[in-house]
Amino acid sequence: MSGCETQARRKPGTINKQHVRCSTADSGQESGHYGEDVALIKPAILALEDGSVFHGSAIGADGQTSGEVVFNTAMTGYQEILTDPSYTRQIVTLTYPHIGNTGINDEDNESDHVAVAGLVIRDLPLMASNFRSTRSLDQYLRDESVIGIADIDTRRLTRILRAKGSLNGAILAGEAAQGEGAVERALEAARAFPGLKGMDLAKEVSCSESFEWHEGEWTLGAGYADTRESERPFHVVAYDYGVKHNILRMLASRGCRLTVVPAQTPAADVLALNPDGVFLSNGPGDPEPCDYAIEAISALLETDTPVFGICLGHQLLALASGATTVKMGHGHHGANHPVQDLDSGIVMITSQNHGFAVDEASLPASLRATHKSLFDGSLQGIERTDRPAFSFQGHPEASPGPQDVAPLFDRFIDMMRARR
Ligand SMILES: NC(=O)CC[C@H](N)C(=O)O
Repeated sequence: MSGCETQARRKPGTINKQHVRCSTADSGQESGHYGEDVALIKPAILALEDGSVFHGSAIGADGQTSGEVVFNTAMTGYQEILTDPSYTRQIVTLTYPHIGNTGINDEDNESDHVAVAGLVIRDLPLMASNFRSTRSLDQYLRDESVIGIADIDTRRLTRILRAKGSLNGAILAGEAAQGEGAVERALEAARAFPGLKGMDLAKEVSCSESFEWHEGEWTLGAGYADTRESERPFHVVAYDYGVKHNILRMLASRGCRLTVVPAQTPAADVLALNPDGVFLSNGPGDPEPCDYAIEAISALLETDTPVFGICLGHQLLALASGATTVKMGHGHHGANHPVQDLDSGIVMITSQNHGFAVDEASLPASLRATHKSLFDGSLQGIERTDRPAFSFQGHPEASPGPQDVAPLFDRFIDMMRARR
């Protein structure tokens, strides 16, 4: 072997040497140097409610966290995943083995803070490199007080979650993972997490006051567009159930002036703003207990206001129309999920992040299935037959992920134009 490679050489309790190994095939000798970010590697434990236990190294903050453990198969976009509010109370396992290679930048966040309850990865590369990077993933997790675990067999973990469905779990990191009884404490914390079923989190993560949104999409060199000077013919009121910023940016770039309102805003207050359309955002938790949202959406659907929902917003549109939702096994979390448009037959590669789904068998006459997952046949899109309202289960804003479904934003714009 020749050349250089960055290697993590870590064992809990040893010094974390940022070791750039350069060796030649013949000598087998290594010369290395240690980076500045030398820190003591601390142990961490991940426990699942089924009794599975993983021992690894702590990354990010020390302490204890619990939540529903899910796996995401996207190969890129860890920063967008970490800051996606839909992951609130979830411990996210990334199946791609190297996470952190490109560091953290100031531009790719999907909300103001890390939303995940914890992070599980195979390997934290000790050297981050990207022209936009301003800090390392480890530093970012510490700055945001997020607990994580690295150096575990994420393939084994993923196989457990795939077979049994998402499981409640807990991570103990640093001192918490040391000493007598640490494994028992981790198992206890995993089993104490009540599970996401029945948990209304949208109102918890939503903004507390309404605000205007002007930021448009990002381009290389120019950064984010300021849409204030451009023509914005449509006023959209966006319900914030935990909205991802790129959804707002894509609407802004398509000529929408956006008023973002708290999750519990009554329909009458929204209608008083005279919107051309109402957007229902993604968000965390179970859609079923969000009665305030279901009630408001039902009232909006009594008018002819165009409505577009994404993910949690899709589930809430379905519930407000009389359908029901179910908890999935391991859900869909990734960036390469094939979804078929049932009208055109076209298959799109989509970004996904959901653990609940609309039960297709429950669709009333006023709802029509428009899209389905080619992974498991589950419902991916619906539209009202009697109103200008439609929704999508996956993520057309593709953050991260492929942009095949972006035309759904244009469909919403067309609906608002048609209503004029
Ligand atoms: N991304 C989302 O909006 C997720 C919706 C919902 N919390 C689910 O897990 O199904």
